[in-house]
Order: sequence, then structure tokens, then C-alpha cells
Amino acid sequence: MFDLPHVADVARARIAEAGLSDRYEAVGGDTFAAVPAGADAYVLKGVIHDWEDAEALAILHNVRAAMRDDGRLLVIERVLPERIDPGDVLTPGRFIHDINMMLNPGGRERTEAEFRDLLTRAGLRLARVVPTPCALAVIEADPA
Ligand SMILES: C[S@@+](CC[C@H](N)C(=O)[O-])C[C@H]1O[C@@H](n2cnc3c(N)ncnc32)[C@H](O)[C@@H]1O
Repeated sequence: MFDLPHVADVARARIAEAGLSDRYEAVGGDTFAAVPAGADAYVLKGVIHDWEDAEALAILHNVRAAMRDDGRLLVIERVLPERIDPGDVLTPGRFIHDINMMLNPGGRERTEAEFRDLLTRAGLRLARVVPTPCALAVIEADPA
């Protein structure tokens, strides 16, 4: 996992306590500076929705710069529908999260078109959106 240095320190201690240090590494850093290079896949879960477009784009640019040409990026987030469907029981919750993101970290939830636009601007291609049984979807991207 990759997170701010003080978060990675806590994770490293928990990983050691669980006896998993030979299988799992915690790396501290700043996604706005750089992320570790050359991984098979990068997973950003609940990260992009913390930020407005300029910061989200900066993170995605850094991931693209670190990725191999055959690498994959998996963005795990709520995907807002283009239109509110009163018959969809998940829709109100998704929009409540959008307001929560705006008020708390200062970010936002996004539609598939908005994710595609951000990824494209970062030199990535949205390959597919895989729904899951919960409110989150997996947005798979590869280098453009
Ligand atoms: C909403 S949490 C998501 C955490 C985890 N992926 C999850 O889904 O539970 C956002 C994470 O981004 C980390 N973070 C915030 N700014 C960061 C930065 N500049 N560099 C690295 N990590 C950062 C926070 O410490 C936090 O753990």
C-alpha cells in the first residue's frame, strides 16, 4: 500500500503484527510528488473522489508517469448516473456521497463521462467500468 508517511508507518506496524511483512509492503510518500514506478497494477480506491479535478488530474498524471506501458490502473469509486432515476434505490445514496465529498474533503463523485475525461487528460484510456454488488464500481484504465 502507498499512503502518507505517517499512515504508512502505522500500516507497517499492523502488517508486522499480523506476520505479513514478507507478503505486504507499506510505502510512504506523497501522491502529488510521485508514486512507486513499474507496478503491474495501481489501485486508487476512494482517492480520486477526495479531490477536485485539478488535484485528481495531478494524481492521475503521476500514476501514468509511474506505469509501465502494459500496466493497469483500477479506480474504485461510486459512479454517478448521468440522470437521476427515481426507481434506482442506490441513486440517492450516491448523490448524498457527492455532497459529503464536497463538504468534507472538498472533492466530488463523478459520472463515467467525467472519469473518462479525467483519465484521457492524464494520458490514460478508460477500458471498462465493472459494477460490483455494492455501490462501488471498478473503473479499469490503461495507458492511451
Ligand atoms: C479516503 S482515504 C481512502 C483510503 C483507502 N484507499 C480506502 O479506501 O479505505 C484517502 C487516503 O489518501 C491518503 N492521502 C491523502 N493525501 C495523500 C497524499 N498527498 N499522498 C498519499 N496519500 C494521501 C490519506 O491518508 C487516506 O488514507
